[in-house]
Amino acid sequence: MTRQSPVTVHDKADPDTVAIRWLGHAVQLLDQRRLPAEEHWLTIEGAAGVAQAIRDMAVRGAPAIGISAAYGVALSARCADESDWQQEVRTAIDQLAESRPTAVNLFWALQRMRGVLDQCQSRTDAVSRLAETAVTIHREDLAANIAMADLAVDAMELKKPCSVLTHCNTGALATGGYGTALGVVRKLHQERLLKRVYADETRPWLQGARLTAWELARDRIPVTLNADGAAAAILAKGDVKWVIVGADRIAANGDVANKIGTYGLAVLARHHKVKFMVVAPASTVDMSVASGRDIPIEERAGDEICQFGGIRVAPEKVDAFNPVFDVTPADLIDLIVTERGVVHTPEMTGMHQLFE
Ligand SMILES: CSC[C@@H](O)[C@@H](O)C(=O)COP(=O)(O)O
Repeated sequence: MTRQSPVTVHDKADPDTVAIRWLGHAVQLLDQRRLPAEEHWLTIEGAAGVAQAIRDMAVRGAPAIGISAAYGVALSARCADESDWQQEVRTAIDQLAESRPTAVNLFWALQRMRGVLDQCQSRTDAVSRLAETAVTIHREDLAANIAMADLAVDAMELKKPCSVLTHCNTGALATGGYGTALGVVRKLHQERLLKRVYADETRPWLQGARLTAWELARDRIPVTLNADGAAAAILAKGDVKWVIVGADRIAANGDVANKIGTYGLAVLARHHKVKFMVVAPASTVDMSVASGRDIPIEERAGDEICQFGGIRVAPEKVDAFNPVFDVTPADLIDLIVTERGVVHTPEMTGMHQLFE
């Protein structure tokens, strides 16, 4: 098969950071397990490799998982046998769906790819149409992030610069580019409305320390890293006016599943009268789940807590509980910003009009 030049899905509004590249015969993922020490790109030529990269968190962040999975489906058509291509692509979709349970963007992207597959007449047709659709999903995500940043900054109605606090990594690394909550931070910085962003380190995987701090420092956006346990003391000082986070799945009632620790942060924000905003594309909204209670929450190995940098820090044989997401109830959230518009919670004005 012919090799194509890389498709880089970004435009002028996008900063340098790109984490997913489509080569036509392969997808390249910036290995997020090795950041910030090393910028190492994985080149993956099949769906099984993409599923493994998602499971092992070489690529992570809800939108980035969906985009990578879409490229995985496109690769499965390239690798498929002429006689059994439809079944092979369906099997790849099922395999990708098993990779991580909470971020609904994965299932959203796979469903969209399956819809295209069902219309393909031949393997050649599938190879080109599935690749085109994956690139479209990638491009649309970047465009959604840029639109959300504009909507969010307008909705904040700031009269003067303020500081914000964020959790996990929601930037270019976690998305098709620019970022969701970090896209808002970028826009605030560009509009000279940002004093400083506090980044929770985000135990145990340290997305905040390893990824958010890296992205923001690269773009010269003033960032201060803090231990998760310091968030209460930071909010108590009064300088932070908004907590801004992303989401892995938003239920029909506005409950939000996001990185473990988000719920605690929302409780703290309410206590300190700090506004709480969730920024996520429409592909993160799951109207088929009535409330957060119905969202599957991933639990990962206890070793992620018992070890630090590969060195065991907990006693041998201690039990560890490692849910990697939690659910923030809608009534603790002030705004949910999507590219389709802003939902004011807890009244939920707009949610059904925007998403049904
Ligand atoms: C734009 S990313 C939004 C969420 O996916 C993000 O906040 C998050 O929880 C990521 O979790 P991760 O376990 O790193 O995939």
